Amino acid sequence: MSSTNNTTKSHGIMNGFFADSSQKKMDFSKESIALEVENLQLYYGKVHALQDIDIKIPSRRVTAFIGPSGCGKSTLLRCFNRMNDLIDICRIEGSIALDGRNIYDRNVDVTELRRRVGMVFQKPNPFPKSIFENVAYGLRLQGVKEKKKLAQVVEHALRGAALWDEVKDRLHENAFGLSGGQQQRLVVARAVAIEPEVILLDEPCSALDPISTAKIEELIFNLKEKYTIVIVTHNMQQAARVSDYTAYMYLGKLIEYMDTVSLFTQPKEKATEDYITGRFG
Ligand SMILES: Nc1ncnc2c1ncn2[C@@H]1O[C@H](COP(=O)(O)OP(=O)(O)OP(=O)(O)O)[C@@H](O)[C@H]1O
Repeated sequence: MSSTNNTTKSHGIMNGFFADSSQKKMDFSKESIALEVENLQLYYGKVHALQDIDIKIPSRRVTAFIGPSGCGKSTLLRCFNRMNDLIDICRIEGSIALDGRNIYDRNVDVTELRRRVGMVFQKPNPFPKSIFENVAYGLRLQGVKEKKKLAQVVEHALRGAALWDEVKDRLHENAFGLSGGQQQRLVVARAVAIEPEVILLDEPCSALDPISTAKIEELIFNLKEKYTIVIVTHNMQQAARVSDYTAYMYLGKLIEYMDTVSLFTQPKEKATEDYITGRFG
């Protein structure tokens, strides 16, 4: 995928997004919104790690979070499926609505939330099980026992993760025998198998070689037909290649958020421009 092609592609995807791109205002009238963050504040103890975050994440699009190390990208990503709940010193104020309902309401079932909002981490983390059982894992947890159904879902998920052809003859071998790039696609298949609405990707390619990275990027592009994708990446070229919208964060604040082409070609904020042109720091 060349960036030139992607520029064209992204303009097509965002048809109608900006009536006038010079306005650089977020007009979501043509998008449906999967996640809406309002006045989010996050504290790790006394450290105010996310400040005044307001952001809408459109459905079935790829949204990238970029920014220097420690700016809060992963922290914000982890808010979307309440992974930060696992950190004792973490405190959150504000709201995040998934399909209009605040995921931080007291009576929200966090297990169900994490089924709807899946997550893939930096390092591939398959379970010490067969390829088949890795993908079937979530379904078995849901009580699905029927062999035919499991086999169907596993095949469908592996196809969806662009891995089926490479593993169809070794489904019962241990997943640790796969390459790093294959393991990462397996983890995506595991996430996809339980039919989430949103998939969070936290630097999914940082441990991969360029060929595996290209495969994951192609996969991300295809996944957005069905899923809302939010990706944290250190790699600006990757954000430019795969995402429809990009948010630039700095020191816990959302500095700028717009369609990816505009952010990389006509940033409004000097801080964004300095970062994307490599003048940061
Ligand atoms: N579990 C934690 N406990 C305390 N502070 C934390 C914790 N996790 C992150 N932080 C702090 O919150 C801030 C944001 O961290 P975060 O990991 O979200 O940034 P990031 O932009 O994803 O960084 P990187 O690109 O290096 O992964 C940092 O100052 C970090 O030290």
